[in-house]
Amino acid sequence: MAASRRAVAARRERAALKKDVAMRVITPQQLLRRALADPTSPAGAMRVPEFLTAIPAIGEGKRDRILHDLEISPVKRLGGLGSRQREDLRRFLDTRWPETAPRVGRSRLVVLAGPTAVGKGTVAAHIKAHHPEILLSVSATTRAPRPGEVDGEHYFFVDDAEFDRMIADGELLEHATVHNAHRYGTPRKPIEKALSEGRTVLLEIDLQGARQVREADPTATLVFLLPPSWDELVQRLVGRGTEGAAERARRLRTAKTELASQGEFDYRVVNDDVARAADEVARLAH
Ligand SMILES: Nc1ncnc2c1ncn2[C@@H]1O[C@H](COP(=O)(O)OP(=O)(O)OP(=O)(O)O)[C@@H](O)[C@H]1O
Ligand SMILES: Nc1nc2c(ncn2[C@@H]2O[C@H](COP(=O)(O)O)[C@@H](O)[C@H]2O)c(=O)[nH]1
Repeated sequence: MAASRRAVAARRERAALKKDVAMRVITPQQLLRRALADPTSPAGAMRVPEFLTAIPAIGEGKRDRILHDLEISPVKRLGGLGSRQREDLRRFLDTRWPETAPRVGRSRLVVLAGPTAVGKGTVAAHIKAHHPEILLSVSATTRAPRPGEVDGEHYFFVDDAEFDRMIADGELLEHATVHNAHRYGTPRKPIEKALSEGRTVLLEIDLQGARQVREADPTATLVFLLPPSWDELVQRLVGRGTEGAAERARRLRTAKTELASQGEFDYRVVNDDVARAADEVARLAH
């Protein structure tokens, strides 16, 4: 009986440690150091696959590839790693997730998503202009610049090969093909730097990206921007005049399914007026 109570308590402690890594209260390297310093501790008793999936951005597929590449059995516990395996795991973490200071102060990672033409770009630009304390992330994309768009300011314009390289090197926090056309992704480094300095970061991305961010960082705040009505959304898309009739029809079909997903978000903001909606999003970010 006492033994089973101890086992339950140990499981709880391991779950708390995993949550600390996921919430960036401690770094994966700190957890590994604790495990190696005391193999009989809850950290030491954690199995390597459990440890890996606690790290934001590692899902089951990536976990299995890492175990295979590092030649570590899935039943191995952190405290039971051999010296070569420890070194390989340490080196791997330092290369892929350089140890950054844990998140400080009231910094937040905020995602703004919503259907096509609801005004995400317009609201994000208003926040950038009126709330300089919030960093608006600059995405990488494979689409060509539009007139007036500046590389490094509106987007990092890259070709397919460079986008593939960024994915392979783990440089993107999330990425997706949007509107069945071009690829877009959020560079990880500037975000981690800003968050570690206590700044809030705003990502203006699509629904697929928002879901990936939630998986990578469960503490992220997800905001869904809504149109005042369906007719107004159609009006905005038509009024913008940047898509032909076939593309507009396709985007509106996607918009219907996106609107049905609004319940996945932490907050919903109606974009009835740009300044009002932007201020509401900025308040949620503080
Ligand atoms: N509150 C608003 N009232 C009226 N028009 C608006 C409002 N917000 C944005 N718009 C207009 O709606 C159109 C679509 O806005 P925007 O391009 O910012 O949408 P988006 O959500 O970023 O679209 P996409 O996802 O397709 O890139 C633009 O013409 C913009 O000026
Ligand atoms: N998943 C991601 N989606 C992104 C990112 N950056 C922008 N976007 C979304 O793409 C569409 C189209 O943008 P446009 O500038 O070509 O009109 C828009 O809905 C954005 O929200 C990103 O890094 N990841």
